[in-house]
Amino acid sequence: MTAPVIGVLALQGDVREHLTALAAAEAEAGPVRRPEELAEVDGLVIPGGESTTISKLAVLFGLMEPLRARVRAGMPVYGTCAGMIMLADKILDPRSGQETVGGIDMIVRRNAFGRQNESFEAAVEVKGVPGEPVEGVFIRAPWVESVGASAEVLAEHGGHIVAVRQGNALATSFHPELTGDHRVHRLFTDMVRAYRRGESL
Ligand SMILES: NC(=O)CC[C@H](N)C(=O)O
Repeated sequence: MTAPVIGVLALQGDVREHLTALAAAEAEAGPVRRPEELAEVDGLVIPGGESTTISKLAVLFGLMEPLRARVRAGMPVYGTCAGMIMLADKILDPRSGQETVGGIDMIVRRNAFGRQNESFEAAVEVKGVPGEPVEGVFIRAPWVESVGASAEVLAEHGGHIVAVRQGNALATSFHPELTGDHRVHRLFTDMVRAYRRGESL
């Protein structure tokens, strides 16, 4: 089977790092800025950056509704940090006008781990990622205050939820794309491969 085609939402944030990590995890990866590009991918990564900016640009570029529709239809999606916030059904402390795509029944708290200069790295055990713990890079990271019954907690750090999966939607507070360890991206590309197999049945 040919490699899955995975887009990276390229409105703002660390797009290039995700493209590199996805290529390393044997996906065909490209940026997504327009609804027509979104329509062509098997899965999508929403990168880290600034969730308020990504939200506003998604509305401006006419992507918010198409994003919601595809996530609702079951397209695999992976959000890191700001991307996690974009996948939350609810933000505890949104900026005015800040919207999310949603898809995961969870409430997130923005900047929960502190400011830029309080960024840190920590070993995080992630369910579904075999072997050593993942080196989690937390940069003005959100944490998950609570999840609903259909969301599965994949990782915690310091008593707070930092990785969640609900169906084909995956979210982490931290940034695996910055470490050179591609196991979380591999977990996601495997989700996309499974989705494609299901589609062709
Ligand atoms: N590294 C990040 O993605 C930071 C997220 C940022 N604090 C936000 O609210 O969007």
